[in-house]
Amino acid sequence: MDELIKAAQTARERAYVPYSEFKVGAAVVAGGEVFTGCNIENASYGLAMCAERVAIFKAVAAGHLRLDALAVIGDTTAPISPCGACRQVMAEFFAADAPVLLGNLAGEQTKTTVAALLPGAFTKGDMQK
Ligand SMILES: O=c1ccn([C@H]2C[C@H](O)[C@@H](CO)O2)c(=O)[nH]1
Ligand SMILES: [Zn+2]
Repeated sequence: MDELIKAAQTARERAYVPYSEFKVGAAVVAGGEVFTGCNIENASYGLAMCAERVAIFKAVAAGHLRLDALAVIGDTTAPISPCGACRQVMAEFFAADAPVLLGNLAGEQTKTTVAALLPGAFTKGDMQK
């Protein structure tokens, strides 16, 4: 898991954040491979994309529909807290008990799960046909 936080930290350096100046990095494990992401902002502020979703969507675009683990890192006082949109996207592609490692540059880490980050997530199984 330390390796995954390291991968996220390296990806964080590539964040494109001229507006917030808040760099975030993420790394996903899927099929034994690591997919990394950084946050990418836009002059139209609302179009900013979080590091977590960049990493998740890269893994999905490479053909992985079931992702195994996620690490996220930011320069926060406590380990970073993913936004609601990213939590919902995590619920789509990770098992409820999949490990999520949250960290900061001070070296603090919290290990949690997708279900703990979004209890009662709306998922495919909630739709009756
Ligand atoms: O978990 C988080 C929280 C924030 N951000 C990004 C979005 C935006 O670019 C900047 C400030 O919100 O940080 C992420 O990438 N991941
Ligand atoms: Zn987010």
